[in-house]
Amino acid sequence: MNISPSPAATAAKIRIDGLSKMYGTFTALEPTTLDVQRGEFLTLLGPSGSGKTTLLQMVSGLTPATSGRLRIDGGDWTNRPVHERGMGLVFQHYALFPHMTVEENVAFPLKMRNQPADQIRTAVAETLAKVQLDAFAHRFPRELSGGQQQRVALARCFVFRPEIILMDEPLGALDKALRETMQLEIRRLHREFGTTLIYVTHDQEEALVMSDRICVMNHAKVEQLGTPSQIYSDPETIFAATFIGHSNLLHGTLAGTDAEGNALIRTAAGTFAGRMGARDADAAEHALIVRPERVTLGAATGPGMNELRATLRDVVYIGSDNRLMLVLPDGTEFTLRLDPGSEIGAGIGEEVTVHWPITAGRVVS
Ligand SMILES: Nc1ncnc2c1ncn2[C@@H]1O[C@H](COP(=O)(O)OP(=O)(O)OP(=O)(O)O)[C@@H](O)[C@H]1O
Repeated sequence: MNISPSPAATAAKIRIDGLSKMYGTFTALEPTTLDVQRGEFLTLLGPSGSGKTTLLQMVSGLTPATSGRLRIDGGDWTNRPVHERGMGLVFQHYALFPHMTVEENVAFPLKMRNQPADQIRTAVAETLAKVQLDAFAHRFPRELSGGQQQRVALARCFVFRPEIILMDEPLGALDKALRETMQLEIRRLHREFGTTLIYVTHDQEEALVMSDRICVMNHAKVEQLGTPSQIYSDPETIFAATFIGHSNLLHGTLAGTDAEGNALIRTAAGTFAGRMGARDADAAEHALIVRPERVTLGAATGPGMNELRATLRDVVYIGSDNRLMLVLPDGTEFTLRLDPGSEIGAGIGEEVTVHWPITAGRVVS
């Protein structure tokens, strides 16, 4: 029996195939290849200038690519004009029409598509209800708060049921509390409509909360592509480890492998073992990465562990997430999570021993 899924079921919705962008001799995006699956929420995450917007704009058609192809549903869309792509676009500045009411703004994409008036009325009412703006249908944008205006922008995008939506920092202008509410709202709308969505942000928490997969970008290229938990627990590069969540980094040089095939790294604080990251073989700089919650106070209790001695510098009580801050002789900081109620057995300035499983660490470059 053939149990392999049909090609149609596995084919990517969007195939970015070697797309690159040069401005003169400046590389805004190195040749980049990645697939976005149908119905997926993919986030481009990276610091300012890493090429996120450039990649998104090439998918939208607003910026022509220097090289590579864009394929949608298997067809070549590289040179297709923006207005023929039918994608929903939402940017940081809502760009609502100021002279139109909320209802008219949301109806606009449907009017452009010559839909019958009664269908437009129904679709607008339904979509406004989904973003909880039904009571504001007759207001003008200037009579709304920033969050409400951004909701109108979302409604105006989702109302015409685009198969692909591109969002570039859509919550960038909102305060933290409102951002968090809107993050959940966008996720909900994405699920309800089953849209394929590419989202740009430089905010790692936002990316972790919202995405099916995250594409971590730095210096005009993709550093790592994976689910939030893959990227958090198995960062492939030092950049990915430090950009997402808190990491302990022990810098050093590669010193071969142990009997189990784990990478050994020689650091100022001793030699440690960790799983070998994917991309580190030839790099100049290496580090063992271990997340604070994988480290335990006390001496190693069995084989397969790394052990470290360091000076206790501070104890930070922040509710459920109490932290011990340590410092190594070479000044490297090292943090671990302290279980509630556990005894430290040492004062500030005294030495403590900590340990973590070899499998919890990863040697990357
Ligand atoms: N029209 C242009 N001409 C020249 N350089 C450009 C142009 N547009 C973008 N760049 C450069 O390309 C690089 C990537 O820009 P891009 O806007 O993609 O970054 P980003 O990751 O989206 O950053 P941000 O989070 O700040 O928006 C930047 O160094 C930027 O200065």
